[in-house]
Amino acid sequence: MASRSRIAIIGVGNMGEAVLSGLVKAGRAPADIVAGVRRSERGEELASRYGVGTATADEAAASADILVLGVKPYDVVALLASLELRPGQLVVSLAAGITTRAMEAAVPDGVAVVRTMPNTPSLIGEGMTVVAAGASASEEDLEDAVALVRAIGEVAVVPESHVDAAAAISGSGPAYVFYVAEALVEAGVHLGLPRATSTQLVNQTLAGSSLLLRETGEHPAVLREQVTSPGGTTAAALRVLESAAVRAAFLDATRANRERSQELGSA
Ligand SMILES: NC(=O)C1=CN([C@@H]2O[C@H](COP(=O)(O)OP(=O)(O)OC[C@H]3O[C@@H](n4cnc5c(N)ncnc54)[C@H](O)[C@@H]3O)[C@@H](O)[C@H]2O)C=CC1
Ligand SMILES: O=C(O)[C@@H]1CCC=N1
Repeated sequence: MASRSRIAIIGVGNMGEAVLSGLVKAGRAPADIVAGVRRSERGEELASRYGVGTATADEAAASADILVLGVKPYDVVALLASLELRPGQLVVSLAAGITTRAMEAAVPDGVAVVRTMPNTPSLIGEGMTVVAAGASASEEDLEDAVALVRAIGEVAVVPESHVDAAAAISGSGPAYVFYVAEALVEAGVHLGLPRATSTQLVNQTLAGSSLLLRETGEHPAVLREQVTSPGGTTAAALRVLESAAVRAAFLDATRANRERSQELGSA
């Protein structure tokens, strides 16, 4: 259904705004986007920042072909049930944990549901979004959802059984990277660097390393080895990270993340 052009984003907080910003930056006409918000001041802020229309959730849903849900997981099903949806509309959820089955049970027949898991670099068009079609979604529905999120970065279509695992890697991934950034800035300060200098070093090192990883296509272990001179300074540091079981901590952390998604989905 390539005729779907009107997009409503209902619930425009951190993630909803990242998607909104990414769509506008990618050239989607602001006139085709409406932000469904609860507070009029938030609507005014979004209208002046992006030039999009704003409305209540009900009005936004009525005016759109594609409804992007940016509300918290525990609000998704109740919100869907409260809206007057019509056949032919496509629901694209951003919510962690909430299954397409649960959403499909809350919408009328003929409304397709696609579940996605984006991340906040979507704000600048560098997002990573996984997409899974519900039983109600046709190939065209999936294509419409993919085209939507393609505007805000890379896309991977996955079976729904993989979405919670993907969320633990790419959905939350930026938080792990920023956590490392925070820790390194602080470490530089502990070594006596001025905070501004330490911040500059960390920001560019993370950006440069990410680009090197993406542009060379090399395995991260190869790139790490290139930095690790035998008997050198990096080896001394990596030995400490291995003793602290940082690698094992990532296994535990991502497992806890996936379990939390499953809890949100069964609440
Ligand atoms: N923050 C992130 O990095 C990511 C978040 N998500 C998902 O995105 C969703 C939103 O998360 P955040 O943006 O972090 O939360 P948030 O709290 O920043 O945003 C939620 C927004 O929904 C609004 N809202 C709630 N009920 C509403 C209603 N009935 N009508 C209109 N607006 C309503 C709230 O006012 C708020 O602005 C969650 O389901 C989360 O699982 C997914 C991937 C990454
Ligand atoms: O923390 C959360 O629940 C959301 C989902 C993925 C990233 N943030």
